[in-house]
Amino acid sequence: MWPFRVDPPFREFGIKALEDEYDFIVVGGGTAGCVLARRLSENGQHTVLLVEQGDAADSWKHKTPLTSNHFSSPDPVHSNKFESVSDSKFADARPSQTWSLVNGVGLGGTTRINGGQYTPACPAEFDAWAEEGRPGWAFADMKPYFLKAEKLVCGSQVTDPESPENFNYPCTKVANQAAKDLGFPAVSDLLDPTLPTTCCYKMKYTLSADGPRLSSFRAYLPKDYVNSTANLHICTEAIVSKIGFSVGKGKDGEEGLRAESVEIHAPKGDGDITRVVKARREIVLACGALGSPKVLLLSGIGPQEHLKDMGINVIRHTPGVGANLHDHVFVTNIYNCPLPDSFARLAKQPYLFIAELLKYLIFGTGALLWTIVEMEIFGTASLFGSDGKLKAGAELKPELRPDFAIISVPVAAPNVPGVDYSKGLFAQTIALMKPESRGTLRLRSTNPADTPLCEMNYLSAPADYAVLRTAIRVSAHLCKTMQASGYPLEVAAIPEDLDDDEKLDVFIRRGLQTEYHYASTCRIANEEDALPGVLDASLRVHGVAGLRIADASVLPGSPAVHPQAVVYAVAEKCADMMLRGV
Ligand SMILES: Cc1cc2nc3c(=O)[nH]c(=O)nc-3n(C[C@H](O)[C@H](O)[C@H](O)COP(=O)(O)OP(=O)(O)OC[C@H]3O[C@@H](n4cnc5c(N)ncnc54)[C@H](O)[C@@H]3O)c2cc1C
Repeated sequence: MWPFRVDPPFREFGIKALEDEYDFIVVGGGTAGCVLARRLSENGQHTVLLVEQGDAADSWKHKTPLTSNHFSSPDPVHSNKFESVSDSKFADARPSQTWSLVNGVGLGGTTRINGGQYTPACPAEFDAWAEEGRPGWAFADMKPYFLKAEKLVCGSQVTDPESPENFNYPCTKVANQAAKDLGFPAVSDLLDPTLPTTCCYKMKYTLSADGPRLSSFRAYLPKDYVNSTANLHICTEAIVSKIGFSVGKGKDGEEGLRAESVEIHAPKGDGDITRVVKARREIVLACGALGSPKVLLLSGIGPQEHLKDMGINVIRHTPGVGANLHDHVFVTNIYNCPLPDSFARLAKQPYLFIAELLKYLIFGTGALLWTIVEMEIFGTASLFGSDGKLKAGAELKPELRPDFAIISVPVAAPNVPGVDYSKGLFAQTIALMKPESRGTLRLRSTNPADTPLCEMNYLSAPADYAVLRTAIRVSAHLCKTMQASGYPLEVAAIPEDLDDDEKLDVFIRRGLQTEYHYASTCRIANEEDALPGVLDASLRVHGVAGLRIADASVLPGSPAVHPQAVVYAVAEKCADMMLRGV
């Protein structure tokens, strides 16, 4: 990849140049929004407007994996970072009881800045969604959408878990071997419903064959497509502040509510302008799990008590909007390893960094194109004993849904007591994949540009502690196995006593981090569900015609894998349903 290639200009529309009406309006040009804009426009039969709050920037910095990744180079223009509501139940363990929440801004949304790890799906999870009353969401229904998206966002990547050449960092290569030795079968296709879900996975990435990041923007809306598609208008640096509704008789003759327009506010560019644009057919929200419920609330759809408190006219009392907020969370066990084996060598040995930089500038290859995470194990806690080992006779069935995941990384967070930063670093991030705890999202103010109030309520369910305790023990056992194989791993910051649940719980509370995988704030479920839903199985907002949602907010629960692949598949399915009118 030649990093400084100059692409042709991208065809964008200022707010003044927009039509008064489009067939479809897509709100939010992130992960799901770019999929929807592409699929709804590509048959040329419908006019489509995509409105995105951020910009369309796509420089070498945004394409290069290392410089676009939030973890190695945070980008304040393309990420929205704000603090959650403080949670006093963590007061015994940490000085700050809030979490910094982050989501991407600009075309491509969070796929502009995310870790790029692509873990397609847990097939059994979708079968469960369908069995719980969501027709059309069984794995057999969803698989074609996963494959369609994967072709665009992962290119032709092949990951062979058995091939040691697939690892750039020796420490993760050893971890991969230790996982296999401990009975985690190496799985290269997470979409194969016959394979065990407690497994060891060599990561795929949202990168193109020659190295650059494939955000949803770069994969689905490349410039030549956008510039040659007259029926697609993309308006950036414009925020949708609310949806407009009409009340009248629908096609079925029933009196009801219909979403008919969006109010768009563009604070920059041609001046501070607000316009109302109508949708002839449908509006689809794709503003993310923290953005779509906010737009519904600002539009008067949500829990009526909250809307009244905010002085917003109640259009429809829908208690599920902003309820059920949850997230994958993790804690980290840190070790020291030999410096040459870890990513830290680039920081500690400047001549190496300069060599890698030159390699990148001259040939477009090298470490700046590598992603940091190389392998992950997934597991179901009930299969493991208190020693972190698989129980004798444990059956690794494909029907089981993993509730924890452990990622091996050749880096560690800074300033952790006990860690020797002059040496190489190796860490295991130990994540809760099926949390039972639920939080809420509410409006902070009626200003559409304001961030929402998010009460994360992490670890309010005791079951979440139990899974994390088991996963920490599995991680420690894995690292002991690496040591036993002769690998010089030194303990740096792990729990003092793995057998003491109370001490483990303090370790968990102290080190708990968000994985930024927010979900379910507008879930697909009945309104009467114990965790009340917002959408029917066609992703239509209950009680409102002409309005769907397709993004991470719709997920009935956190997926057992990283979410972006699932969001892509949801968006593919939504576009398909919209085009078929179902
Ligand atoms: C730092 C980080 C790392 C991550 N790493 C991974 C990973 O490695 N693998 C993985 O699978 N997942 C990862 N995730 C999670 C994953 O990227 C997200 O779950 C997914 O991309 C969310 O997609 P979305 O379509 O729901 O929302 P987004 O992609 O966030 O899109 C929402 C878009 O809507 C726009 N918007 C919001 N409100 C409005 C409005 N009112 N008007 C107009 N536009 C609006 C926003 O600007 C944004 O562009 C990571 C997340 C973060 C934050």
